[in-house]
Amino acid sequence: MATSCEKMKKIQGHPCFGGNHHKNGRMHLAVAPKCNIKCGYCTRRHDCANESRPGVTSRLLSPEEAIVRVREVMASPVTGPIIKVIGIAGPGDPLFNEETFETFRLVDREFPDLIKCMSTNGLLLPDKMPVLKALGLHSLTVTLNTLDPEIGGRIYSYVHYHGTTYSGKEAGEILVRNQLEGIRQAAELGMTIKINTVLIPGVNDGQIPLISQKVKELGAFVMNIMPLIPQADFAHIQPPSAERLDELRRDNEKTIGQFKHCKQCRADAVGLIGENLQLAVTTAG
Ligand SMILES: C[S@@+](CC[C@H](N)C(=O)[O-])C[C@H]1O[C@@H](n2cnc3c(N)ncnc32)[C@H](O)[C@@H]1O
Ligand code: SF4
Repeated sequence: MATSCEKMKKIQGHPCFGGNHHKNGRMHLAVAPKCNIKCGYCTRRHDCANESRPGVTSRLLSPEEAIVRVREVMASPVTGPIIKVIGIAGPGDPLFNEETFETFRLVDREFPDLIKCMSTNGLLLPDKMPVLKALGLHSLTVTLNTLDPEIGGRIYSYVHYHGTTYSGKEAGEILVRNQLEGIRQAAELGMTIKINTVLIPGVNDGQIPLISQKVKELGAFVMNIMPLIPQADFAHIQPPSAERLDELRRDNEKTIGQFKHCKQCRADAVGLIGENLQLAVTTAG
């Protein structure tokens, strides 16, 4: 694992962890289609070129196609100089797709200086931690929406784990236990951890201070409270106002640093945060 000096240098290059987001960009590779849980707010769709939100991608890539895209992007005078991070964030859950690990291996072989980053629901973190360690994963984002298994049962309609499908409180218990254990292990290995918490008004508001306290204790680096985009089972829920989001971020800043530049990117975003150059790259390729 990296020394603390190397680690700091890498954080400074990572736009989604508070690094210079006006200068440093990231490339998301949409190689992970399957998911092992169902969040009430999630809709995953393809071929939505003009839609920018998590879970959306124009086209799934195989690991071999992904490395070709990385070569193109790194060779381009527009994107090459700014891309510092290769992220895998879906459109499903990266840890539930072997293609994720194969893609990181291919990237590491040709571009060892690019920061490897992944976003996960955390269910398989304890199982996959040895693989992540061997890959030299630097940055890990875990979506943690509650510490309370009962509330988990309302947010997740099911959790599929080791061949069995769970629902209700039992699903919440397995997921929360693995998320917390995974975060603890990742921090012990020196990974830089961001916690995504989707603020679902009326469902998990009261959990936010408990989550920020717990993840700080476990060694997370920064928290990203994200507003609910109302869709799927949660289409009827009113999203939080910008004022409410600011207020929560301000309150929890005292406990753990808050990331405020998140633009809730697509699973295939390329470029600076808030910008998506993926169409230009696709057409050029
Ligand atoms: C598509 S996920 C990919 C990684 C992984 N499957 C996960 O859920 O952490 C990226 C992030 O977007 C969030 N997200 C997905 N749908 C959302 C929605 N409707 N509103 C707000 N955040 C959402 C997820 O909770 C997660 O933090
Ligand atoms: S874990 Fe991620 S991909 Fe899976 S259902 Fe939840 S938001 Fe969607």
